[in-house]
Amino acid sequence: MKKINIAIDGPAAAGKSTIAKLVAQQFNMIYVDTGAMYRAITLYYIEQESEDFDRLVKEIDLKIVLDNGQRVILNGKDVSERIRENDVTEKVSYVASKESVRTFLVEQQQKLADEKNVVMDGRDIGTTVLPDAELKIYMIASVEERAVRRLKDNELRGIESDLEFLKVDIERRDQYDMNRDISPLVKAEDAISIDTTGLTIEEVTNQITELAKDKMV
Ligand SMILES: Nc1ncnc2c1ncn2[C@@H]1O[C@H](COP(=O)(O)OP(=O)(O)OP(=O)(O)O)[C@@H](O)[C@H]1O
Ligand SMILES: Nc1ccn([C@@H]2O[C@H](COP(=O)(O)O)[C@@H](O)[C@H]2O)c(=O)n1
Repeated sequence: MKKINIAIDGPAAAGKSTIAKLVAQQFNMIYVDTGAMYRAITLYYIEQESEDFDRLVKEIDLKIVLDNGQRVILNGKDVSERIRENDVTEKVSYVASKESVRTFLVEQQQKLADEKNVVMDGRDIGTTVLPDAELKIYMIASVEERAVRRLKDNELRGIESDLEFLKVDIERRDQYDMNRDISPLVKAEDAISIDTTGLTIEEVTNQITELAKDKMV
């Protein structure tokens, strides 16, 4: 089978990471959640209380440990759980709009995908990070369904949340991500749209698996 890269983009809580992980398992590919990388820099920004992003990225040693899932190590410390907390979620889109942050991370993401065999999810994977990816998916779902999914997710992680707040936060983050100057969230021209509203995780995974098989021959 031919090695390929798969790019999965879309708005917050559309199901990108869940599905990307399952597709990667199916084909023994590497799964990379790029949102976690932006979250790690945001955590450092919060800790440092500095707007000097050029300096912040120079001080960061970011390691992505790709085992069963993905661990994020920021300057030697495992922050995989911490970066999911509300203070990071609130500020991440602001930090992700900064040019030095995006330049720093896009370079790392492209290196991870250099040898192919990667399923990478984010906001600019099909447009900027991997414009030559063999398969590009643009995943969406209604904001109501996304908020309910995130609520359940947060409950499992022990993060306090409220459905109305989540809806507002998801919409706020989407607007910010779609309207920033650098690499805004937009469907790549050659991406295939999948609306996951009302679909099960298994149904979405099967759809993408079939599309990927066609690209591997
Ligand atoms: N098709 C689906 N049906 C039901 N629940 C789903 C579906 N896809 C994902 N979920 C659930 O929705 C939640 C959010 O999914 P996930 O974290 O994968 O979204 P995401 O697009 O990666 O979000 P973000 O970009 O904000 O990190 C998870 O709890 C996941 O189990
Ligand atoms: N390729 C990407 C990935 C993420 N972002 C920004 O990070 C935020 C958090 O991402 P999650 O997937 O963990 O929700 C997201 O809202 C974007 O602001 C990005 O810009 N590019």
